[in-house]
Amino acid sequence: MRVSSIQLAYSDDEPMEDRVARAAQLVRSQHGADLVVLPELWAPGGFSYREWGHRAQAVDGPVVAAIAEAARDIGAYVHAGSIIEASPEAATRLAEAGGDITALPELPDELRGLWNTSVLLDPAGEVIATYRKIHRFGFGVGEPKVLAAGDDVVTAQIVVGGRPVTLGLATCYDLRFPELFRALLDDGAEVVVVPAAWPAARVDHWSLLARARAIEDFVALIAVNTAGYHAKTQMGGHSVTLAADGTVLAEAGPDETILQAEIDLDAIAERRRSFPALDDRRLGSPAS
Ligand SMILES: NC(=O)CCC(=O)C(=O)O
Repeated sequence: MRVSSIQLAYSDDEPMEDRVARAAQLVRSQHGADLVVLPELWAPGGFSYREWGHRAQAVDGPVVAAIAEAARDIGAYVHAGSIIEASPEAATRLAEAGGDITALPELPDELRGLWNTSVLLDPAGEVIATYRKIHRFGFGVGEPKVLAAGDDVVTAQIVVGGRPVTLGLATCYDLRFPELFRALLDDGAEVVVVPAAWPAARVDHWSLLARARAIEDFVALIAVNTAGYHAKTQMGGHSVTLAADGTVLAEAGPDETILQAEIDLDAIAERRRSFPALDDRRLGSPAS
């Protein structure tokens, strides 16, 4: 499976519409890839909490539409990274608050109607899966303050060269929660896709945790981070594509980069056969 990871760099100076057009062109430049992946919240800004209310939209809104058109143009699956998803009710509340997400009334999670939602598109540009980030980053501010947490573990099937492949979906901070990756494994995931907006200050955690998740769950892992500086935060880059034994197939530096890697899908099952540590699970395994 030929994978292109778009490690996008952006700053506060770039209007969102320009960034969307630029990202769509970068997707188009990856003709020949089976799967193209963008980072977390690249359009609204990963740490631009105060702008999220102005930039929130529905899954069928303009950001996903622009990337869907690019997916269709190159006939590839595209993981569009994530957006701030707003329900119609939340969109109305935001309009009444002049787009200021911090001015919204405090609502219980189940009524908020705002999520950090990643979107997987097929080669016809149709949405085939969405995943609402389960673990919100911010310790009481940022995501947990303004967004609802997702509830569902999400896998999705794609077909590459006639072979079905099960993708598991996770987002950024989720990397710190190994139980999610075990749940994805138990739901059949062979490859896990992790878009992120992970700062440079903790990029060593990013690299280590990505590798640990691949090794412990015997999954290939596509971890796509953001680069650049926005909202007073230097982003970490260092996107990485890993084989199921933890071998680094491709790794970026800190700047905007498009990583291309080939994942050997048969090697995933072979790894599980030749080093069957998963058979020795005692706690929480589907067989126990
Ligand atoms: N956007 C995020 O989820 C950031 C996560 C992070 O910075 C960390 O886990 O450290």
